Amino acid sequence: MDFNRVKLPREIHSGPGVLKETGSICKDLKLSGRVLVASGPRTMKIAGESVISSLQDHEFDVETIIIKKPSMDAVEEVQDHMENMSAVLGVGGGKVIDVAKMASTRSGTHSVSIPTAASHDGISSPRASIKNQGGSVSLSAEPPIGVVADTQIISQAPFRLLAAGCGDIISNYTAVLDWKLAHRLLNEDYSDSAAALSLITAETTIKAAGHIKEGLIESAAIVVKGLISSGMAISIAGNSRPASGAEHKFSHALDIIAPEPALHGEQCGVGTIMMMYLHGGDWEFIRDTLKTIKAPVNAQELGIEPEYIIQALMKAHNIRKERYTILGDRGLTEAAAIKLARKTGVID
Ligand SMILES: NC(=O)C1=CN([C@@H]2O[C@H](COP(=O)(O)OP(=O)(O)OC[C@H]3O[C@@H](n4cnc5c(N)ncnc54)[C@H](OP(=O)(O)O)[C@@H]3O)[C@@H](O)[C@H]2O)C=CC1
Ligand SMILES: O=C(CO)COP(=O)(O)O
Ligand SMILES: [Zn+2]
Repeated sequence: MDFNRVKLPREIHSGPGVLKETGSICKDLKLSGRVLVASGPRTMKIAGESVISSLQDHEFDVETIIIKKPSMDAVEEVQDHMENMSAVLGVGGGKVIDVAKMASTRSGTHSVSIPTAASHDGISSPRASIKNQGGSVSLSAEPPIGVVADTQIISQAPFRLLAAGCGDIISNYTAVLDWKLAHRLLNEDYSDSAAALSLITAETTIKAAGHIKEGLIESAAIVVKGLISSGMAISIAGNSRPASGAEHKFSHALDIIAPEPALHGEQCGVGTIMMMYLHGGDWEFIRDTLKTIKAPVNAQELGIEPEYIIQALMKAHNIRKERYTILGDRGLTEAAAIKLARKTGVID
């Protein structure tokens, strides 16, 4: 018999200034001795250094590593540093947190997630998106043992990152539609509770769209809550189905095709507009909500040439092939892709 297993973080701390409590939170989590702080080139200065001093104040022996790409090479490099470490703390955007999560999973230790931006829903989830030569893979991982989300730091991140987080949450609408479709057509496992949580998260964020403003701690808190709750839906499902459908396939395709891709959540938001059109749903509502949040709604605002949008639409069905979506097994023809992108105003 198959048993259900839901993996969640043990403690989630959020609020302005909570970063300074990292050392004490790690003690409460029963971590001790040597720990590795993994961060990005910018985020090490923005938050990593405060994390290090808080850990040192609590007698941790700290080593550091800079992560530039969410690749398997980076995961292995972190793993190489993990001997005798009790945990790796990922301080930064989604890239850093995914690498920390995967390296801790493979080395049998813990990770702590310390987001510096509310840009993605991998903050607390048991999944890691790791880039490889063909694009990226979605891997099962141990969830972080703890989450420390400092809404003061997150509110001071470039607003574009917060708007991207909203795009990643709004994509739950089409992700759940795709999941339901796969359940009906292919009898794929489906969880009502995971889908309900995913949709409530998207609805709550949309209702708050008018309050999501640059530089406000309250706005950062709304989005952080949504991203963590989306991550919980992923935990309940045991996979990213409640938060990743055809709109994510489109974003993953852009990451491969576009010379300079936009942010993950920005691309997913634009993907949601188009995939909602294909589902016959209210795509204009998705577009208008993204506009209210000041997230990109078209190719120009993404900074991506229309030709790459069309190519990504045509390639998307081939990504994460096991995940059946509205794009079907054959995907879109060029003519259909152009029509879709024009009809939804993504290209002129
Ligand atoms: N595991 C999962 O379930 C999920 C994983 N993801 C993955 O997460 C990644 C997307 O995350 P995202 O955060 O958008 O991208 P990145 O982690 O690439 O971060 C984007 C940029 O923002 C910078 N940054 C972060 N915080 C701040 C700050 N406070 N101030 C200034 N700059 C800052 C980073 O700096 P620096 O250069 O220092 O890194 C980086 O240059 C993708 O790889 C995606 O696949 C997305 C959703 C879910
Ligand atoms: O980005 C994700 C959820 O928001 C995870 O997506 P994937 O499982 O497609 O990598
Ligand atoms: Zn996502």
